Amino acid sequence: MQASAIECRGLTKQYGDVRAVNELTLNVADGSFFGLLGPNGSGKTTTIHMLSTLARPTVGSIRVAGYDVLKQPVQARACIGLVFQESALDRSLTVAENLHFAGALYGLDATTVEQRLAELLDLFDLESKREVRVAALSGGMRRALDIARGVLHRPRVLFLDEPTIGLDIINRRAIWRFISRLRQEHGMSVLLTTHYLEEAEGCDEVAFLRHGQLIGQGQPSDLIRALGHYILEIETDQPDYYIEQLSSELGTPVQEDERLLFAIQDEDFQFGALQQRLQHEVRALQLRKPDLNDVYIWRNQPTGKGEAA
Ligand SMILES: Nc1ncnc2c1ncn2[C@@H]1O[C@H](COP(=O)(O)OP(=O)(O)OP(=O)(O)O)[C@@H](O)[C@H]1O
Repeated sequence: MQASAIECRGLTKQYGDVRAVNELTLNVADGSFFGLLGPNGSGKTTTIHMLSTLARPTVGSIRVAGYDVLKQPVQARACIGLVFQESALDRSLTVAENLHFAGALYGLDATTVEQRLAELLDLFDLESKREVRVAALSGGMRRALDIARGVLHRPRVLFLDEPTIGLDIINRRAIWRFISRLRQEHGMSVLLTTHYLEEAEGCDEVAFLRHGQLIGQGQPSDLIRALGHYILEIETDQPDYYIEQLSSELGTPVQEDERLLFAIQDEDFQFGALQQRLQHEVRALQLRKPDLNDVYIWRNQPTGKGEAA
């Protein structure tokens, strides 16, 4: 049987009084696309740092591509690609020089680097930038190059910490096409953190972290289905009144200032009747399908459904 791409048990990281990661156990199947999601400060980056050999856990065990990260860090590291929020590129070197430099660090021969460089320049439409210094590239081009650098040695497991942050939709899509191609061609496993949850909807599996702990895990479509058939959104300047009026009928909503979100379980929910009742009283009323953003919002409620999962 093929080893899991990533397996960790009881992973904990303590920074002084702060427990950044708390007894985390995860299993990422080989070849899968896995999303680690959670609010700022929930422990995603610390987890990735430990899984990728960059930080030592206070307690816990980790295997990546079958290697024990604590006992065989060199072998594990050779199977890992890293793309972090902070760029790993040298801004004073050109595009080609950066990749050749990284290729030398990975022990790749110049012909292989040249081939991969040509492929990347073509894919991202960067042929004209080959001899341009990184400092002169746009943010999107730099990000693409960062990812290209992270996968130059065709790692078995790629860690992507917020890879598309700050990029426009065209560059985000180009980066996802590239990653998807690498997954198809090389069977690469990917562990992603992102705040763009529509990107995580394409994951095979997602896990939600909160205060360093796992608070839920599953396939995005299952998690969305489990939340409800619809989301009813009400905007009103009297949220407390409508919570009291509607909760017995519709369940407890999530409140975001003057917006209330109800997860509706009933597939045959009679929206027309509610609309007639409320349309002249509230500012806005909308019934829509739930998505992963809703799952995320519910999971991060202090007493939401997420606590139970
Ligand atoms: N080197 C460190 N020293 C002390 N505390 C740290 C250190 N690194 C992280 N922390 C703390 O650990 C917790 C988790 O931080 P981490 O960066 O892992 O969260 P995150 O989920 O990646 O956040 P973000 O989404 O903002 O990137 C936070 O409370 C943070 O302040």
